[in-house]
Amino acid sequence: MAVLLNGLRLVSSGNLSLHGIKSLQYKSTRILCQLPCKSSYQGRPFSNKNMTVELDNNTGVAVIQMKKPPVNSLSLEFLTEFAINMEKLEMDRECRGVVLTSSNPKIFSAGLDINEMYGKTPEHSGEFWRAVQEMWLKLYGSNMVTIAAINGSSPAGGCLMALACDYRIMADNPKYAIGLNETKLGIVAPFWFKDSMINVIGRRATEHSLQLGLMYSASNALKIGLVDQLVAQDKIMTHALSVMSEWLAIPDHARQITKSMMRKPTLDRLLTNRESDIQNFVNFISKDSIQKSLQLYLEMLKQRKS
Ligand SMILES: CC/C=C\C/C=C\C/C=C\CCC/C=C/C(=O)SCCNC(=O)CCNC(=O)[C@H](O)C(C)(C)COP(=O)(O)OP(=O)(O)OC[C@H]1O[C@@H](n2cnc3c(N)ncnc32)[C@H](O)[C@@H]1OP(=O)(O)O
Repeated sequence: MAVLLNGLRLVSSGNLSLHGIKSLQYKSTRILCQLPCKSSYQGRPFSNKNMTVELDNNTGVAVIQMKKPPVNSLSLEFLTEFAINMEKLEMDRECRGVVLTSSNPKIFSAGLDINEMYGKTPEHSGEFWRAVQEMWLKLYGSNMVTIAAINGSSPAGGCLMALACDYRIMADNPKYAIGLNETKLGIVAPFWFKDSMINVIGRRATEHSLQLGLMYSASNALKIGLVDQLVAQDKIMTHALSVMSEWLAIPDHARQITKSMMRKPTLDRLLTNRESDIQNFVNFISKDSIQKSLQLYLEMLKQRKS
């Protein structure tokens, strides 16, 4: 009822998983546009090593453009930087939406950096997995509207990032593929990867997809609902911003409470099993047979080039 009254908009602050639906507060969207910038990065891009973040003060929309050569693989450093950026945007009262995309015209993200899982100590593996969890918790639990502009291929962890968003727009190119292909590497998608996919495409399609480690072409991804729309490559950002404006037309508090209601059980499942999930990962990835599979997969990737 109070929405937009006297320029006031009711919003929920913080992260869904951290603050639930109780921390509601008022902010003035009308007045904020006229105020000088308060934080150090509003209205201009700030560049980190692995991504650029640009927040448009007028629209309240930030674009995170991943730019880690060659294929946006999700290393410990990348994931840490991503979580910090999401946290900053989440805390910024002027930011209401995030578009996630890639500066690489062919690859959205190659998924987890396999080098972080091969030949590493258990301590490193545990730290890495905690960072993977954190990336997902920040994205899946975000109060902001999150849209993935998938402008290239997006296997495994890259697909997970897209699944964690509210809406997925993929470039209409038959060469691009998306999916959770873990079993093809001889590894297993953890329960929260599986849950993220079930929540988007349903149980039967997820089981089929996960057992076979299927990668879907853009058009097949659309058919099973893994992505919501296909758009010409050169229109993807314009389209993502236009979809974003539709989502932002919904009063924040109503949308955020609804999002929390839908996502909380899935978030809570990881939050309550976080340490055992890390231990499972470390035990699993340390097995000789799994290390061998990863070694062969890395060699196969290198050989494909020659
Ligand atoms: C009981 C058990 C119960 C529960 C389980 C418990 C725990 C769970 C355990 C494990 C879960 C792990 C979950 C894993 C998730 C992942 O994300 S794994 C990563 C999967 N990713 C892939 O399979 C993608 C592989 N890459 C590609 O298919 C292609 O590279 C590409 C389509 C992305 C790009 O193709 P091209 O443009 O042709 O580029 P190249 O293939 O030439 O690659 C360039 C360069 O990049 C290197 N590279 C590619 N992908 C990765 C990667 N993911 N990590 C690291 N490096 C990568 C590639 O080797 C090339 O390197 P150079 O040869 O240039 O050195």
